[in-house]
Amino acid sequence: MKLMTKVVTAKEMQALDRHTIEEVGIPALVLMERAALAVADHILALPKEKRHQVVVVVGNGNNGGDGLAVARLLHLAGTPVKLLFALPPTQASEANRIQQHACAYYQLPVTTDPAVLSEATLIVDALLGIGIARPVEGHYADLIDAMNQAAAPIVAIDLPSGMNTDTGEAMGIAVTAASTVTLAYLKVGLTTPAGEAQAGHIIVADHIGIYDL
Ligand SMILES: NC(=O)C1=CN([C@@H]2O[C@H](COP(=O)(O)OP(=O)(O)OC[C@H]3O[C@@H](n4cnc5c(N)ncnc54)[C@H](O)[C@@H]3O)[C@@H](O)[C@H]2O)[C@@H](O)CC1
Ligand SMILES: [K+]
Repeated sequence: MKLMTKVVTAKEMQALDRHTIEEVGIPALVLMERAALAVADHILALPKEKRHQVVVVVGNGNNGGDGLAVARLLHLAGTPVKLLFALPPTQASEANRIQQHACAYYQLPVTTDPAVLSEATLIVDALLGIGIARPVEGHYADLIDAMNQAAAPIVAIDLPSGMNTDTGEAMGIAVTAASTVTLAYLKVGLTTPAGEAQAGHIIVADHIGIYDL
């Protein structure tokens, strides 16, 4: 029997996150760690030559926080990882800053120079997730363009950055991923032709501990 996968909008996913954190009482960092474990497992199952040098592109929200946790887990598994920050690391969500602290403890190399992407054998896209709130412009647009121009394949966390969660359309510009590990449930945008084209192979990490309303 084939089970139907639940498909959610950004608003629905945010309501499920809130319910799990505020009503059930599971701390956001627990969900983040479970999400990161699922993404790291996917990356660690890729051929070894793809993991010679991973570059994680880090935004300032919780998608970036997921990316930082993935970076830590990959580092602890023996994979060389560098962090490419979109913004000065001080301007970040609380969970993101906690993940930054853990990465700093392990002395993961950090840069804000997109030239590091040329060293990558794999790029992890943790720039924007379901929190995308406006068209992508300026430095963020340049970063997405640089990721797409790089030779390395891209693994997107939750959604290819720049994708509208509900339509799959690029909000100006979007990452073209080789694979996307989407968290908890499939997002509506990933089921549209535009979204499928950007996302590549889609994996639903459905065991991160989000509880239904
Ligand atoms: N809340 C939760 O329970 C969980 C959330 N998770 C992750 O958290 C993500 C959502 O996190 P957030 O709500 O922090 O949102 P995001 O991290 O997707 O993005 C929010 C940040 O990006 C900025 N932003 C929005 N649109 C932009 C644009 N066009 N250009 C530049 N900056 C822009 C916002 O100002 C904000 O700082 C999910 O996609 C998922 O990856 C996971 O950690 C699992 C658990
Ligand atoms: K992303």
